[in-house]
Amino acid sequence: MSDNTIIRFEQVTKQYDQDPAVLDNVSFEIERGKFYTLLGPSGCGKTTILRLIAGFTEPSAGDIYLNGNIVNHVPANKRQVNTVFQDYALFPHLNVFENVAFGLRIKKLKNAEIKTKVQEALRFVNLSGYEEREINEMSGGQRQRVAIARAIVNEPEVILLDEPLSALDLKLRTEMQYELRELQRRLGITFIFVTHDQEEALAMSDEIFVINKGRIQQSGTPTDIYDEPINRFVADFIGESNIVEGKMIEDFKVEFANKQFECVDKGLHSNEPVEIVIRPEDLEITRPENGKLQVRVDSQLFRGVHYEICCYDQSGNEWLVHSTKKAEVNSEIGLDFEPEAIHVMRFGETEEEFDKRLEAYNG
Ligand SMILES: Nc1ncnc2c1ncn2[C@@H]1O[C@H](COP(=O)(O)OP(=O)(O)OP(=O)(O)O)[C@@H](O)[C@H]1O
Repeated sequence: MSDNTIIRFEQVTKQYDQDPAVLDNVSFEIERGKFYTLLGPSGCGKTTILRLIAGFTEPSAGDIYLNGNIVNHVPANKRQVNTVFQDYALFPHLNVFENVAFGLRIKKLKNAEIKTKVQEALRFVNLSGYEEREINEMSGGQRQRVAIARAIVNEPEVILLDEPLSALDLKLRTEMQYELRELQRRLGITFIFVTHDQEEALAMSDEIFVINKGRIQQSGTPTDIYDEPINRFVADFIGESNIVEGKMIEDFKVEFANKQFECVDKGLHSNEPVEIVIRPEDLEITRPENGKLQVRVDSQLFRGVHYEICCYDQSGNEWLVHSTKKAEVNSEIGLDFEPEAIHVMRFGETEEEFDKRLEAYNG
């Protein structure tokens, strides 16, 4: 554990009643001052991780460390952690100032101190001058900022954000993504942000934990995870992917679509069945004779920044291509790609095999 570690989960399992475990033997470390995102589909256990960190629930097995101390049974109000909830949980009958001041009043701080702290928090979220406003006179984005001010006014070491942008429309959501990221940098506090939106996770995070069925599938920087997805789930969940079946021929050589290709992967067995992932933007349209793969164009959609072209090769594999070039529907084209664009993954791996590989991957 490095000195910079603020939260550590050691083999944490969470089970409700007799149900299957919601979190299954989860271990990770969170460093001070970074922006983390927990990303995964609905029901995968993201909120449960936040609740365990906040102290709203206790682990069934394993240990949770905060600043090096086990906090499994430490109540929420004794942890230096604040949560911003999805619906903000603001008090509609109190004005902006009193909403932000709420926790400080419970702590029985003096009025003058409360005033200074609330004003500073409101300044941080660009809401100076809104002190007297009622909550129902604030827009969605402004309410969001009040909720954040209410969290930061307590000067926590960690702020937990549970899908805080999900109620906002797309434009405001994008604006708030920038704002939140910027705010985290200025404050230097650890943010742990929950979302099921992969674009949001890629745009905002220093580190992403991709979660599925109560297990962390992969953790890393947005580029690590986008460029080197560790398994099919991650490849499919993060960005769009072409995933086809193939087999390894030898180190640096793989076969799919009845052809052999140079790749950058090694260490798999000869003839081992594999899955190949190639991102749509890594495929380049060429003349058929210049392409590594020959495909027929099935359909094409204009997406503003690129065309989304759907093609099939002769083995029946579907290939999605993102290209600024247009293609003729029903025409034959070539697809070119670099060896680095081919990501080779083991096929039909058991959970134990995956765990071993994950351990090796995480060093
Ligand atoms: N108090 C509870 N009692 C029983 N089961 C629960 C309880 N809280 C959560 N669960 C179950 O635990 C699983 C994980 O829930 P969790 O809220 O952590 O998922 P999530 O990834 O945050 O999902 P979402 O994105 O939909 O909020 C779900 O199957 C949920 O039904």
